[in-house]
Amino acid sequence: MTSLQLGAKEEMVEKFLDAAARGDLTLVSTLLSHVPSLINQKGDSGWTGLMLAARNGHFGVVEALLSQGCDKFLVNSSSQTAYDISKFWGHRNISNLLSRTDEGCQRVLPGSDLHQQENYFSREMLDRLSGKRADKVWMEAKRSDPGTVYLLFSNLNPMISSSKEDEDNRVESRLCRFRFEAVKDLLQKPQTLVIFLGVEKRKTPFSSSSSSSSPLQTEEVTQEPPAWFAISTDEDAAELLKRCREKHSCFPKLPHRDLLKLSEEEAGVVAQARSVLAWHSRYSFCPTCGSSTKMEEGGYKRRCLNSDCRSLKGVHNTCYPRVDPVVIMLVIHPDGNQCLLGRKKIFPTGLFSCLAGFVEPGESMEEAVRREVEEESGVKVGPVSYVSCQPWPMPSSLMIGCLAVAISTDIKVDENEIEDASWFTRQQVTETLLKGPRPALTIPPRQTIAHQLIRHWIGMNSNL
Ligand SMILES: NC(=O)C1=CN([C@@H]2O[C@H](COP(=O)(O)OP(=O)(O)OC[C@H]3O[C@@H](n4cnc5c(N)ncnc54)[C@H](O)[C@@H]3O)[C@@H](O)[C@H]2O)C=CC1
Ligand SMILES: [Mg+2]
Ligand SMILES: [Mg+2]
Ligand SMILES: [Mg+2]
Ligand SMILES: [Zn+2]
Repeated sequence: MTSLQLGAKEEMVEKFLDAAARGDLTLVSTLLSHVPSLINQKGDSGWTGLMLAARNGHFGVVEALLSQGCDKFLVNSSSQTAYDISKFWGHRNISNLLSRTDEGCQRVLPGSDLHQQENYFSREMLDRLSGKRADKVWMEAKRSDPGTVYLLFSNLNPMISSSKEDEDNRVESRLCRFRFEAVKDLLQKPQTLVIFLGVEKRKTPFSSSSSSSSPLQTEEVTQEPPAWFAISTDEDAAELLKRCREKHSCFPKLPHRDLLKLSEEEAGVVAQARSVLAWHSRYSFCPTCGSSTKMEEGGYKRRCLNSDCRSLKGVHNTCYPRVDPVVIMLVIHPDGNQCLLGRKKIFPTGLFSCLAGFVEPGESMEEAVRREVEEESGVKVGPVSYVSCQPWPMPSSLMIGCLAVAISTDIKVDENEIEDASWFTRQQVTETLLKGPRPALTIPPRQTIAHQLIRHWIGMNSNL
């Protein structure tokens, strides 16, 4: 390159950086369309166009540079990224934007996938606001707020209403939602349990995929989003149903089946409420001394009423809702082309699922996978890798979903735990997933993590 060409290039870089620093979006875009490599160029100061735009609060330029693939992880001579700079200079809308993109997470945690498998029961439509649980004044105000949403539970099941959804007669259920006035009497009864679930998550302009250069709308931030509570009462279920104006309302009889008909959002709320309510129903007495306990902190704590109890000194997990970790695994044959599925006696004919088992104290997830598979099927397992997890509110498990590779293949079933286990080929499983005419087996429905693990394995090598 001649010194003349070098000078022209430097001049171009300086022109580009100056435009970015001034927020001249038109010039930035024009220069980039002619010389795309300008996008990550540093000037004499060691700053890129993105850093300069972030320094001076030019949201539109930052947005345009990001959309054109600019590297936001470059650092200046003080090791600051554009994000650090925007944060330091108080441009919150820009720092929010810079901390957000998916590709950023890939960079921080290689191999991570922000669009990770989201399982049924795991969607969080509420912000749990755990910091507010001990705030009695705030909680009291929320309880009587006319915008607050109440869900009614009887025997751990929520009141739902059902409608026929499509030609296949697939039923979709919705949670029955009540306002304060409709449940005021229940709230006053001493036997009623009231659990604070959270407040509705607010959608900020930056949480949507359509990016906007406008700052947060003031009316959106001033109005508090509705709070949600779950009420559990031992009143007669038929009497409770009379409160609902919707036609086909009921309390599900078979939660394993009926709670799978909710929307993803509502299923997430039910997972939270049902597990907490189940904990209260099982822990009325103190596990440490056997005395009575009382509920606190919006339903997230039980305090022993015996003032001498050890559980009142320090922090004790017996006072908080319990979660049981369970490993659930799809074991892959060493040939890579078959998977191990088993069935319990209680399963409908032909149904096979992933093996699963409770994690024991002092056991890692990987060891629990190896132990449970060997106990139940006699198959030895080598490498284990985590895929995704699922809260399973029957009553309070966390299903930790894994893929594992077998290092032995002979099956010897433990008949106390499962009735049968077998290797199924990729083709057999694919036919089942594609609802072929004569599938060799059936698998659990899509709402279960077992189904998702099977689909994940098949999808790893195909476009299913
Ligand atoms: N969402 C899904 O796709 C699936 C969920 N599951 C759930 O996983 C859970 C565990 O699977 P299993 O094969 O039954 O486990 P498992 O293979 O460990 O056997 C269950 C036995 O373990 C003992 N046990 C140990 N810790 C326990 C605890 N904390 N609570 C209750 N029992 C305990 C009991 O004797 C029980 O009968 C089940 O509750 C089931 O609901 C199971 C398969 C699929
Ligand atoms: Mg087992
Ligand atoms: Mg098991
Ligand atoms: Mg077990
Ligand atoms: Zn106690």
